Amino acid sequence: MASFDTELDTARRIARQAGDILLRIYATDFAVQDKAGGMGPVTEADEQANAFIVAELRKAFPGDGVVAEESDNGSEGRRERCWYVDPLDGTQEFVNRNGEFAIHIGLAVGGQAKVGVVFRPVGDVLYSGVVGQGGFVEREGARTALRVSDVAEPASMRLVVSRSHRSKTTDAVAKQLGITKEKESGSVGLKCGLLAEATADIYIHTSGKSYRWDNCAPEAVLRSAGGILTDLGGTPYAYDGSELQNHRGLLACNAVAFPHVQPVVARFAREAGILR
Ligand SMILES: Nc1ncnc2c1ncn2[C@@H]1O[C@H](COP(=O)(O)O)[C@@H](OP(=O)(O)O)[C@H]1O
Ligand SMILES: [Mg+2]
Repeated sequence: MASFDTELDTARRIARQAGDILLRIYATDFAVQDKAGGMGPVTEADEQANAFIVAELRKAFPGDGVVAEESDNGSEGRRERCWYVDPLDGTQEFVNRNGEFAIHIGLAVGGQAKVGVVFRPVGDVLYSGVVGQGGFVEREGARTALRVSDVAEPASMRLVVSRSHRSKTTDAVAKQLGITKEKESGSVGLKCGLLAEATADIYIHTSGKSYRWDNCAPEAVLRSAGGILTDLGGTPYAYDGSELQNHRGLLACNAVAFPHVQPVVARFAREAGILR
């Protein structure tokens, strides 16, 4: 079995250095712009971290493709190995200055998420994992193995939802499943990190407006911990460059509850027109 130690260590190092770039700008009176196409806010932090991460990945792995939120053209995703980079996931939270933002560096191999690093600079929390080989969370110098929860009963599940992009469909699914425990967090990666360390059990994202850089690293971290990430219909996303947008939303869950909750999620997503 290939080890991916070099890829993981390099991605961890690059994520931490990019975190310094974000924090430097976070401490300033940075400007915020709206991205074209309703794609949300962007700052010089997104752009500077993006340029740094892409340059470092190209230097370290010249044969690999790189797709990144602020600079991609998408065509490199068709290579056997491709890195998916979100230099600042949770830009709205960065703008709101609540600390709930992360750097995502993921590697897809053969179109599947394989290696993932999700780094939260505020609070210094780093999730990393290799699918099939386990994952870790590093927090204030301590390193703990990741393992998703085994909460199987839907009514006992802890739901984590977007802080800035709440959805009525998610609320309706939660009600149907009898979920009463809910937590908000920014960033797809941080929400998947909470699942991977078993402090949440399910995450439902009903917009069709996220992109593969939002979920590649989070999926690798979550799967390394035994969890599952698919579209709302229960089908895994392919990271093969054929499509970058996640038109069918995101469902992340522990493995034991997934078969029970996924059909309910799919039914509500179909009724809301997110799945056809
Ligand atoms: N309803 C929605 N519409 C558009 N983008 C959304 C969205 N919900 C989430 N996203 C995207 O998903 C990412 C995480 O969002 P959230 O923090 O709310 O979970 C953000 O990525 P970026 O911050 O990298 O642009 C955001 O743009
Ligand atoms: Mg993002």
